[in-house]
Amino acid sequence: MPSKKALVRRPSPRLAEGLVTHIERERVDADLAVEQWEAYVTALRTHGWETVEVDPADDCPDSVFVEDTVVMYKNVALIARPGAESRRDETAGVEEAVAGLGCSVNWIWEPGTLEGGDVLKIGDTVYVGRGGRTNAAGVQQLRAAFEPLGARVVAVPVSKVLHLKSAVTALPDGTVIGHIPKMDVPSLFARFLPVPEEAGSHVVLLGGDKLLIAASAPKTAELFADLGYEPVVVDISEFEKLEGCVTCLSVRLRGLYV
Ligand SMILES: NC(=O)NCCC[C@H](N)C(=O)O
Repeated sequence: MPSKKALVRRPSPRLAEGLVTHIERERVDADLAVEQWEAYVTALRTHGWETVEVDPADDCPDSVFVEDTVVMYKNVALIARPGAESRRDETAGVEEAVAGLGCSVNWIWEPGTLEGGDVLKIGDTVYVGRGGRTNAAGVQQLRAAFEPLGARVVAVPVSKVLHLKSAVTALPDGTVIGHIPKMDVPSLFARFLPVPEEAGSHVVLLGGDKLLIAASAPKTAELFADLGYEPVVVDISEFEKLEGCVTCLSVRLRGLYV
């Protein structure tokens, strides 16, 4: 049976020092962030995901955004090489965790940079954002790693947001959802549904019709409910202040048979 495991990583005590690139810095309430992270983990568990905690990286302010450190395709864990130098020490603990779960491990190497937030998988199509954190060499290395396994890698220019998945994710039927003002090339996606809020462009597929979505996207949650989905709402305000979103707080391992 395919696994329903998800990697998560407890916020660093230095979370408030996390990077901000496209937004103004706001004060982060570290205690509230921990409460919100715990509620996020509970939401995953309540919907059948076994969460696996990667060892904390207390010296890395952005380590809670575990999605950026690894990209899963089938049973292969491609360890990222973050474009943000301050995030490079985050990958060692993640590599240990995925190896311990029985994944085959591969790596993005210098001069490549790639962050998991730039990678959106829809079936065997793997969209990769070429933007501030993922460079051309990173895109090439992603192709070299996953195309032999059956993936079709599609590169997407990203300039208005931090990562590709800051602007687009997908519904369970593969429809891409996104907030057009934040997208460089909306026409790249064949089946596309625009959403009214930036935070509404991020969903985590929990299984069946359930979509994890941020409390900051109430109109989009309503739109999805009207389309027959069941939004599961979490408040992640403290992570949003650091350009995080619901996708970046976990990595679902769906291709492992364990
Ligand atoms: N995948 C994501 O959306 N990651 C968010 C990372 C936020 C963090 N403050 C950063 O700038 O790297």
